[in-house]
Amino acid sequence: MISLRHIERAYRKGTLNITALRDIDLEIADGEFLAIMGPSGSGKSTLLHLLGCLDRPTGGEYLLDGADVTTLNDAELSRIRNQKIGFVFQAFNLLPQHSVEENIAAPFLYAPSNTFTPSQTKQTVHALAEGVGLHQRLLHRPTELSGGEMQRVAIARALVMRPRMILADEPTGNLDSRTGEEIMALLAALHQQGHTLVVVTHEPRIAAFAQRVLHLKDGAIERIETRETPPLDAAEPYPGQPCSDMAVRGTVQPRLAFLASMLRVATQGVLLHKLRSLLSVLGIVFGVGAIIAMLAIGAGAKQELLEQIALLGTNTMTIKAAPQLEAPLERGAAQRSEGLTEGDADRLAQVSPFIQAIAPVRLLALPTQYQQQFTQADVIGTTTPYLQSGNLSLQSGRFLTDSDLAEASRVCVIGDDIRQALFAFRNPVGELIKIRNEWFQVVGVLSNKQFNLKKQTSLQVRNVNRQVIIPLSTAVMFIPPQERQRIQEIAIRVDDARNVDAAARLIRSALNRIHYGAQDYELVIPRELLRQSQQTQRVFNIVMGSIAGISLLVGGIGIMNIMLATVTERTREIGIRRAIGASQRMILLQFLIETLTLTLVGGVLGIALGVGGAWLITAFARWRTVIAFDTILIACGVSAVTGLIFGLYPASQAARKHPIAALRYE
Ligand SMILES: Nc1ncnc2c1ncn2[C@@H]1O[C@H](COP(=O)(O)OP(=O)(O)OP(=O)(O)O)[C@@H](O)[C@H]1O
Repeated sequence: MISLRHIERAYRKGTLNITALRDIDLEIADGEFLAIMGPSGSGKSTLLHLLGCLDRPTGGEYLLDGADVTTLNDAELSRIRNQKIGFVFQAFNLLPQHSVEENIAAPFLYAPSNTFTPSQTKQTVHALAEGVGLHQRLLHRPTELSGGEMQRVAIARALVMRPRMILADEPTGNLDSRTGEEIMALLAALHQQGHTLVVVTHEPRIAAFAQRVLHLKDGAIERIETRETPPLDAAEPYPGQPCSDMAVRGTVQPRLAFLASMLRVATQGVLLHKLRSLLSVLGIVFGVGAIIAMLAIGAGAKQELLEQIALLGTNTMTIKAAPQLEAPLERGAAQRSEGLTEGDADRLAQVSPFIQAIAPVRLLALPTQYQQQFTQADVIGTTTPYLQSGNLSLQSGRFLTDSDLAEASRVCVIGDDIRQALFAFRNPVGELIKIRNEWFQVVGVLSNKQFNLKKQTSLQVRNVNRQVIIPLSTAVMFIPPQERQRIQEIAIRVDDARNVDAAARLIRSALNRIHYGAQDYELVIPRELLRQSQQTQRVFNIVMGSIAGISLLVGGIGIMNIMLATVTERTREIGIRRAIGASQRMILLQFLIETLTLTLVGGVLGIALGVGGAWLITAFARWRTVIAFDTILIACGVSAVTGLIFGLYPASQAARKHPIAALRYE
């Protein structure tokens, strides 16, 4: 079964070359019981580790079931350790955070998926625990067991995958002589049931059980003693059967059970060190919190703006009279330009085929009065098309007509707030109100449009509800003669939202011509405002994003630091897992899962912080915030990516640990 030819194992320490094993030629038959003896430092453990595929020889050939083990990769060697070999160590090497049951079942985590069903696994574990006399202690932790009991658990674990070979390194070394004898009786029973048994020992009493005793000296075979039949009878029945042959090559995919177990280990780790975990994820918490708050504020602002744009209409635009610029060149042009006038509106109506409605607007803030009620109103002098170009609708009565304009009638259409302020529950249509000192008849009431103060300031939208609309021709009575030419705005509605840009280009070039290039007007396009506000938003996002980025970076480094410490702390555990069949990839995965769990915990706390922060911002600063589902997804994604980035290095450090060095780590 096993054939070693000219095996050599040398270690390099600086310039020093230590040869732990030299020219070892050895055949071990199936079902044999071999003891390895020799003085301290003679290479016994090194030979056992080579036999157990925990280490590779630096020279020679190792044939296991005919296959040359020295050519196999890490995954293949791990699979051999998992399936063909069971280890029993002097220091027991149980996983401290797991129960007896979980310790015995641990090798299943690293086995190919089709080896056993969960119920078979449970059955096997329970039968083995009973076989070694520990069925009452299945839920206990290793720390709650005696040395002898721990070694029994280790033996049950070594047998769980039904390996053909059991390798024991001074299995009774840490036990008193009576317990040691019980353990040896257990091992002898295994041998009698057909297992190949190789035991490293100092004690001739233990070696006496073996069929052959290999004596090592200075790394070489000194002699091999062959014995008669072993003197001790098997004491206890062993429930399992030696496993059948398996293919040596091929890798094992991590199974669901493995992932679930690793997740449990990770969660246990987080819960065990609550404060440490919390402190290490603080950076992630603040980073994710900042991202959530940033996205919530951005989404809130955008939603608010979109609502305003919907109020204004996506196919409307406004030309506003702008204060004249002071640059000398501009001033020349400005002197020739008449500013924004009624004539501009007439000319623009002709130049752009896309314009559906166009209305000049004169703005006046005047007091209005109905009987004993007074209120300040935005009085607007305009023309009939304003109903369309101002995106308005009526709740009662009618809008201004062409004859109102032609006759400069004293009629008005009022907004809903004005209606409430002056008329409360009465019907205003037909009633007379006083604007400054002139009487006007109310002919219509505009539909209410939801406005709040903040919306007005961000887009400078006038509150429709506070308007009193009168004919443009009538409005001149409130204006001194020298200013009657000028108007403040032209409200335009384009036939289709898709034509807004084309119309804007035509309007600009026409106005530039009419105004001799003077920039005494401003074209306000609601759709463009969205673009502009997104630019402002971008600056805000850069600031918040930088805060989030720095927090995540610091948080990530914090987590990496903790994970590096954890890896060092758990070096021994890594060695144990490697011995029972974990490949490098699986160790890598385990520590990545642990880091991910930690960062996701940070992510969840960060989400809570972000949501709470957004709520506070809305409550105190009155900014609208919106937390969308994708915001939460982004936050989870960010914390997971941070975990992956910063967890990869500690995890690869863990995976790179040499199994022997890890097992020997104190
Ligand atoms: N990682 C290593 N680096 C350098 N030298 C090593 C290493 N591991 C083992 N050695 C050396 O190899 C030799 C054999 O060591 P090994 O542990 O196999 O001896 P042993 O017979 O099992 O001893 P003991 O009975 O004390 O456990 C020793 O001289 C030891 O110092």
